Amino acid sequence: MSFYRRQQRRCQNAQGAQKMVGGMFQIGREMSKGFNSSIRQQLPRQTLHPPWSSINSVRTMAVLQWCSNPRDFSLPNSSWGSDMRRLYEHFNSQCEIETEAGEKKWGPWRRLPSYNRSLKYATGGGILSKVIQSKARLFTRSIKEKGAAFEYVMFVNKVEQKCVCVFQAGHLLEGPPGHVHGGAIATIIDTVLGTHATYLSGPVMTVNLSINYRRPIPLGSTVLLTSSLDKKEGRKTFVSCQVTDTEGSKLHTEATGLFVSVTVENLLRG
Ligand SMILES: CCCCCCCCCCCCCC(=O)SCCNC(=O)CCNC(=O)[C@H](O)C(C)(C)COP(=O)(O)OP(=O)(O)OC[C@H]1O[C@@H](n2cnc3c(N)ncnc32)[C@H](O)[C@@H]1OP(=O)(O)O
Repeated sequence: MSFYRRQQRRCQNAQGAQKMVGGMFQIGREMSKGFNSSIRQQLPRQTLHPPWSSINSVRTMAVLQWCSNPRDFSLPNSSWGSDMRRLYEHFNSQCEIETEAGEKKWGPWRRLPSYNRSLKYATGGGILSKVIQSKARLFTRSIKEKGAAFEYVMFVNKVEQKCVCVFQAGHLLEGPPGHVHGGAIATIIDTVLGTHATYLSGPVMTVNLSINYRRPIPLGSTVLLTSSLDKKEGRKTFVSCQVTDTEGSKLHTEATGLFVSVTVENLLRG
């Protein structure tokens, strides 16, 4: 079995995840290094070596889990409509490609897994116990009913320095009758730009988000968010995003975001 195939198997192996205990968090790779060193003594050894860690040559979200059965929210579920599935397949099929010799290898895109818990930081005290007891949930993944709110999957392209998100807006995101709330659109934009900036630069926080709403997004529809790197200047990562229909022809929203790199200490102390 090829190295690639072994890693893919590991990644898909739910049994590996089931051995882990407790909750989960997902953070940028550099951030996880800092955090890992600070809590290395406190965590069971296996939690520092999740099945995903070995495929993190992908400069992407490191996933450190101690959940008994974590749900990856970015995988297809029964609520996904045909547009959502079609675009998922389109990008997912470019995550692995077959060479002329019939070997599988990584393609230009990577799907980013997505979980509903991120670290609950607090000043001082034992971080680990606070993390495990925390009721914090990632905002966009906090509604359990499938298809009710934010259904989305993100893919990153390292060479093109792009990130795309296929987003299906559920009925709980209503703003104007029959259309998606502007705050919900801002939320998904911040999520995509923030994730992309983290992928490019490590841990960051949003310091500026500027949004132009051009056309309303019908509730229940699927749209495509495309995020591009504009420039990096010291601690600042400038990214921009367009929200279009699934064909990429109708522009719904456009936005720019400025993200500033922060240290783990920044995040811990607030
Ligand atoms: C994103 C994480 C993803 C994790 C995975 C989960 C997926 C979910 C993803 C969800 C993602 C959700 C993500 C979220 O929602 S993050 C939540 C919303 N954001 C915040 O709460 C951030 C609040 N702000 C701060 O805490 C501080 O400002 C930080 C710590 C970020 C920087 O304070 P610090 O004291 O350290 O640095 P500095 O003040 O010297 O600034 C540094 C440089 O930046 C320039 N500057 C600063 N502000 C602005 C501005 N408004 N316009 C233009 N420029 C600005 C500034 O002039 C300077 O430039 P220069 O003078 O050096 O040239």
